[in-house]
Amino acid sequence: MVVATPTPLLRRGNNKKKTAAFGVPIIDLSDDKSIASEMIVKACEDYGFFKVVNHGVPKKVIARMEREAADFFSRPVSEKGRAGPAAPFGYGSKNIGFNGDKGDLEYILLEANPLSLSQRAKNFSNDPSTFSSVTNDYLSGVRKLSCDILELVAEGLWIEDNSIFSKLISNSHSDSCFRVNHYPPFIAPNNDDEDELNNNHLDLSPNPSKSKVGFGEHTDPQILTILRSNDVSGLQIYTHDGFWIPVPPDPNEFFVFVGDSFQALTNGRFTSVRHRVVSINSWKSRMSMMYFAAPALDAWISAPPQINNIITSNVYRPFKWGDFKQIVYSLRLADSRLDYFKNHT
Ligand SMILES: C=C1C[C@]23C[C@@]1(O)CC[C@H]2[C@@]12CC[C@H](O)[C@@](C)(C(=O)O1)[C@H]2[C@@H]3C(=O)O
Ligand SMILES: O=C(O)CCC(=O)C(=O)O
Ligand SMILES: [Fe+2]
Repeated sequence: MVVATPTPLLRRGNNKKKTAAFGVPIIDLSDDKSIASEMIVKACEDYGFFKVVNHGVPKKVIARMEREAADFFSRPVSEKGRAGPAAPFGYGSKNIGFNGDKGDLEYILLEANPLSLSQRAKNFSNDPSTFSSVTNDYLSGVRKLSCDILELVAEGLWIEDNSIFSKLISNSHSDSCFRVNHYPPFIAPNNDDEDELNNNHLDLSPNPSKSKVGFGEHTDPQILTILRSNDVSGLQIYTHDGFWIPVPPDPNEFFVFVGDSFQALTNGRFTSVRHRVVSINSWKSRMSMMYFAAPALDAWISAPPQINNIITSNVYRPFKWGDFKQIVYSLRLADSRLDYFKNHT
């Protein structure tokens, strides 16, 4: 069954108004396949974002990964610094990418393949073999979850070969990566009386006196992102009708984001979801773990013919993931990179 959690809705540019109620679509993977596949397609079309329950990733695997990451972030700055700077992999703090983007966070960014993990593990733990095996177990779990979701999408789109998308990321040369973000606590200075009178607690605009931008707005370039966070809020998504909405955290479940490459693979039928992290009043730090499911560098991203009916033309020209990634890294976080691959009509 698909249910929805009510959340306040805030429109960009006029964040002070509480205007409607919104629910993040929730997909139950234990549901009948045909129901789940139809619901996932709808969620991808309407929001490019949803939550999955009964996802099949063991709680123990998630908890162990969280412990390894929390243990790393709790170390002295001088020690963590030895695992950085992130270029793009390694430990990073405040700087995101290479083009001047900044955020109030520290993070680990890793390639999601066992060989690269085993080479880097010594930078992240005094017990590198445990760090590698815990991370590999977590990544196997979320990779399998991503494949399950991509197969359901193919079924929901009535594509005969249901592995058409999943094989792109299960390929042994897949360029998927793994990121753990750690946002320090943020305590806003006392709200003034006027705010109290206006009942303005839901103002989510990144106002430096009330909130801090942890991770600026962007879309993820890959196919799918699988996010798990602790119970500290901060994630917001941007809806098609122009609202930034807060996503209530849920440490037991996963959130799924449609990335730019999935937008291209579906000829724009799905759109990648813009999102950001804004820290608002918490004594506790937020920790989030993201698996970015990507194809191999030399894989072609091109919508299969089954996506289009006869009269629909191709919105994007085919591109290799590696070429797209080069453009991604030459641009800023908030830029719309797919525009560079649009067909001109
Ligand atoms: C500013 C940047 C950081 C980023 C690469 C980029 O040039 C633009 C996209 C950014 C992003 C967002 C999603 C993921 O967190 C990420 C790893 C990715 O693939 O694209 C980051 C990149 C990064 O931090 O290296
Ligand atoms: O930390 C989060 O909750 C989201 C971070 C994010 O969007 C990213 O790392 O790409
Ligand atoms: Fe993201």
